[in-house]
Amino acid sequence: MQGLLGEAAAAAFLQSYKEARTYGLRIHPGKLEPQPDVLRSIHSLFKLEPVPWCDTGYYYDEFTRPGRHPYHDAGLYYIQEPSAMSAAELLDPQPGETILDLAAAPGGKSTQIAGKMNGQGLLISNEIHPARAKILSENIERLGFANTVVTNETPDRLSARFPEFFDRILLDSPCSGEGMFRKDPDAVAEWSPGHVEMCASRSSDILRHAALMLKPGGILVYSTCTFNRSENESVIEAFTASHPAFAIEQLERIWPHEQRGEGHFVARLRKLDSQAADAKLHHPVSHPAQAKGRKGQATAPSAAAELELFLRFAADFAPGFSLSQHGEPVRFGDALYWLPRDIDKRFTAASLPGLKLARGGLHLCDIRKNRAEPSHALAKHVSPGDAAWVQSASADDPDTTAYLRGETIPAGSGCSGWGIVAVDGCPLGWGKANGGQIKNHYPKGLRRMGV
Ligand SMILES: C[S@@+](CC[C@H](N)C(=O)[O-])C[C@H]1O[C@@H](n2cnc3c(N)ncnc32)[C@H](O)[C@@H]1O
Repeated sequence: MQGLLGEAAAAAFLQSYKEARTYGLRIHPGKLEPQPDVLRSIHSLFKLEPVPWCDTGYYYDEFTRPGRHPYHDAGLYYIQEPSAMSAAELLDPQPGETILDLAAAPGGKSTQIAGKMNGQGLLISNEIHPARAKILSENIERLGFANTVVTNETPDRLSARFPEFFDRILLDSPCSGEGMFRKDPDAVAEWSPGHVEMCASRSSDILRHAALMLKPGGILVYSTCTFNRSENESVIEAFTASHPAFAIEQLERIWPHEQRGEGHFVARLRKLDSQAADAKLHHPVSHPAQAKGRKGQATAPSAAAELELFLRFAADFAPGFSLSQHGEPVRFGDALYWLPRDIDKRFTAASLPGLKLARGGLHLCDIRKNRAEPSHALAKHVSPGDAAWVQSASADDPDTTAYLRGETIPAGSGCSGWGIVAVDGCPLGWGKANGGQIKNHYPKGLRRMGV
């Protein structure tokens, strides 16, 4: 660190390890803009103070425990280390674009990107480890995003399938985690010079695949939560030397002795248009998965009948909800999904065969006994006014606690059949009202014990 920072700054850096770590959360603009009172109460409950580099990011007081509040279950915010909010800001995603988050679990940056896309365009959120892909998928669901597909793939399989496909790519690379030492003692235990070199070489390898998937003119953001040059500047220097079509637009570091946050490195690069001709020489023009679809091979099974059942459910119990026109129904066993499409319609159901998916867009329903049973993801995606009825209680109301525990709660007048149980007007999940009671459909795996 002395070599990197110089003597005086290194002393200040080391001193910062005697200070407390920072805690942050990012609010979900799509859910909170229509709920200004709830937003105000989040500010005062968790004593929020703005994070300078992210307009939806805030420091919170660690003793207020926002992760345990029913607002967290409602997907109103995502708990994220403040420095980690910088990478998606530099990526600068735009609504309508096609974006890849290549190393995405548990989903901090993916949920930030999806929030900025405002439901328009396609986000493919990828995670190589199956168990982590599941956690990523659950976080996408909790925050209610519909235009996000979660894949569980290796970078090389993705690059073979999606050449020059994305407008923007984020590679938040698996790194040695030096910037997390204050937050995570395991990162200290795992660190060694050999681990740093292994991470640097793995990052270079993943970057090569990211480069292949970016459209000419596209933006690539590479980030790590580590300090050493080997995994940061050296990786980027070697990459631009071997990929002359890429130009560095910005390099940023967040230091714990200079800013209120843990350590982070972010590099933003642009793939110049001159790459286009060169890249076309090396990659097939047509999309391999699309080509399969056109020949009529291995496409996803038709879901027209299941969609009809879903639309019947929606007409009765979610009359305000409408499906995005940029999508199509896809069935996985009994589950019906609305698969989001990119604007150029290159990503369709014909792109799916052979791709390992953890979430194929918005899970609409499961078909049971020739009926549509709504999915939890749909409850988290709909606006409260879309549902046939909403029963809302405050966060400290015993009914809210009982619902989150999986218990039956009393139904208000006007509740019949499927509807939404909410906290302060923000959906928590489905309930089914009958005879003055609401049967609980909050997923078993999410239910709280002993609160
Ligand atoms: C720094 S974490 C990502 C954090 C995430 N972007 C977020 O904001 O929540 C890096 C991820 O890369 C994954 N990973 C590990 N090896 C990988 C590889 N060879 N290719 C792609 N991803 C890998 C890890 O499982 C881990 O989830």
